[in-house]
Amino acid sequence: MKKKLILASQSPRRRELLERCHIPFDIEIADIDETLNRNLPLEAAMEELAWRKAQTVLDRYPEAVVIGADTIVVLEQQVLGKPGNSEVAKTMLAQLSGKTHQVMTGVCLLSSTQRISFCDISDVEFYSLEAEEIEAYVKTGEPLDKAGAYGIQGEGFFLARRINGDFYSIMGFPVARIIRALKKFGF
Ligand SMILES: Cc1cn([C@H]2C[C@H](O)[C@@H](COP(=O)(O)OP(=O)(O)OP(=O)(O)O)O2)c(=O)[nH]c1=O
Repeated sequence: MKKKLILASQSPRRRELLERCHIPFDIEIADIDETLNRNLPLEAAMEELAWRKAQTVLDRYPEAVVIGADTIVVLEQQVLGKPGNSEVAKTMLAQLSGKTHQVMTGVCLLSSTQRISFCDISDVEFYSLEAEEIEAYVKTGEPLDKAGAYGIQGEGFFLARRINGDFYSIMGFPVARIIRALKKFGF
């Protein structure tokens, strides 16, 4: 019998992208401390955080296959998470202006017998941004709950000059890679 699939995420973007895959799934939120393990290299720390999200939910549903994920923006070694308020959002966008940063999405697919983890990385180059542009964009409210203070899939589309990587990974869910990994769990 096929196992039940659970997405361990409260992110509406992740839910929408997984919904496109025609595989039934449930959502269970892993309410954990999202601090990165600084003793690990960043990519490994992203995998470890995704694993902690997945493991928290697997503990509750040991028969399931659980997907955990986490996304950060990295600018010149500095990790930018969710800004949380408008002032921090403006500062982050000013930092990203005119530069290339990385978007890292850690993913973990986990069952009681199997684990597949990876960290998917994209490069995103931003146009130089005027203070007024930043101000207007932050006013939309979109940056607040997004790593690096922007959503490439939303009103933030005008910020990026070039991307090198998986667009959906920048949105927080490298869906094609995840589908391929899910096949190894029998989906
Ligand atoms: C860079 C970027 C990030 N994001 C989002 C993806 C993630 O939802 C969010 C980073 O926060 P995360 O902590 O990865 O995820 P989350 O808190 O939304 O959900 P959960 O932890 O329950 O899985 O930033 C975009 O939507 N678009 C973008 O272009």
